[in-house]
Amino acid sequence: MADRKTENPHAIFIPFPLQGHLIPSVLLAVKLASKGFTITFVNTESIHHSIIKSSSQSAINGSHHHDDGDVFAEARKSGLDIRYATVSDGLPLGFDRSLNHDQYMECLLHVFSAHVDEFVGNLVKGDVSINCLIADSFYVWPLMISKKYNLVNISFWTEPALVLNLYYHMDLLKKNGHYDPLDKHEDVIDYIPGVDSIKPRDMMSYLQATDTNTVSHRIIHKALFEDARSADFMICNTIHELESHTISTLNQMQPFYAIGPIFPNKFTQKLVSTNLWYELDCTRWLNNRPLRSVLYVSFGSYAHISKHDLAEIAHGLLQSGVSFVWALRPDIVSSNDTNALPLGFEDKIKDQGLIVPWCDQKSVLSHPSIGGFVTHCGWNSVLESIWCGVPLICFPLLTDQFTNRKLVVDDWKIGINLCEGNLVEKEDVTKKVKGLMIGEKSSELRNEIKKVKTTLQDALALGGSSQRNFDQFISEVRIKTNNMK
Ligand SMILES: O=c1ccn([C@@H]2O[C@H](COP(=O)(O)OP(=O)(O)O[C@H]3O[C@H](CO)[C@@H](O)[C@H](O)[C@H]3O)[C@@H](O)[C@H]2O)c(=O)[nH]1
Repeated sequence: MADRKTENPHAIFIPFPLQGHLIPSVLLAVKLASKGFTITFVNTESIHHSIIKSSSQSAINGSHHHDDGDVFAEARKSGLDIRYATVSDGLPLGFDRSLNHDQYMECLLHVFSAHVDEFVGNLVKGDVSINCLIADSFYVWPLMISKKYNLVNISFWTEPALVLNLYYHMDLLKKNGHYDPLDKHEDVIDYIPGVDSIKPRDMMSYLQATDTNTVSHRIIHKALFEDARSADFMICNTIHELESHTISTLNQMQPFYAIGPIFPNKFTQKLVSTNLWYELDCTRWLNNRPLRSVLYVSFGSYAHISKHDLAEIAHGLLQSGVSFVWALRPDIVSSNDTNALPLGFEDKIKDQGLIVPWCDQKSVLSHPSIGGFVTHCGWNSVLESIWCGVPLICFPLLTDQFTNRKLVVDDWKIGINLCEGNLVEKEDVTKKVKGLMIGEKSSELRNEIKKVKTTLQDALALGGSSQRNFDQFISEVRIKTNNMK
């Protein structure tokens, strides 16, 4: 009889080297390993370095730490077969990837594939059990690499299905004058299969841009319009019931599995370090605040905002008198200007607000004192806020965040806009914050979010859609890898 181990798929898992992609990737890797997959998880050296740096800082302050630099060591001790490796993204470790974003992306577009190719080549030479590649859908090389090394090609999509579906139809959008022409049409888009209708301003920033000759556009075209659709399987961090029409359409193109929300459970919570910044504990500060009295503010890990907007938001918060915790990355404006808050702001807020560079967002959102979330609408933040029943105030900045805002505010009615036009003004901020935290709107939104939260819980429960899709995905992969022998 064959060794059971050899029947289990062995996947090389390569997440996109950004925080918002890394977190769900690690959780998915753990989820797959707990179903018997062997996973070789691969971080770029740069990401690895940031994780080790931030977790050793936490260790100095009492939290746990990985002495050997293997972020999956704890997970392995618990019995999961997750191996860990690093690969160069092509740039020196000290290179400022936040400041030189486009150069970084150029490197991911043109150079990284050569490093991945060499790395995967060496790995499969030494281990014949490797039979799958799981790569983020934003990569331009999975088709090439999976063909070359005869691996099942699994694409991981970390945004809503709606967003993927719009990228898949860039040709139709172009034909209808909604993408790329100089004078773009403003009329509603109602011709995309699987999308009832969407306004041009609710599409992803890349599809709204007038300059389409940028590195981000080239990545998106190659990765999403060309490469991802030929993956053997597409797995997505969404929930069937929230996007059933879009998902059914996508399923006609390729096997598509909605398995979200991908969240840690009690067991996996602190098993693997994923923080790229040093995390500060807000619990003590929050413990002293009344129920639902505190607003949480964060714009995620990737987007930048202008100094003007930052100042308007800061003054708007101050004027509202509402308590807040603000997770404010040092590079939020630019890593060249790490003290971007208005002069004296931190003195003025006294104990009204707590500003930290990074926090444990899930534990902050689930604290009873939190009553609202000012967010850039990153998809992970949206899912986490729903899970914790916290209504949102939306301030999308780029990429899928505009489309996610539409889902949150217009479709699901679980949030409001921070500003109606493009300009953010402090009076607006004050009004919206007060409206959400103390106004009538609050209980309406809270009731709606409860319903969406139930949808998420049901999907993850035994027999729920995400559970079933995950199990089906696993059995399809098993069939495919066993047939390859
Ligand atoms: O202080 C903080 C701030 C954030 N987080 C976590 O970091 C993640 C942030 O993810 P997300 O809300 O999706 O925002 P981004 O980091 O901006 O994510 C990028 O990736 C997402 C998934 O592809 C996209 O939806 C976003 O638009 C894109 O900017 C979440 O899990 C948060 O819990 C923390 O733990 N502490």
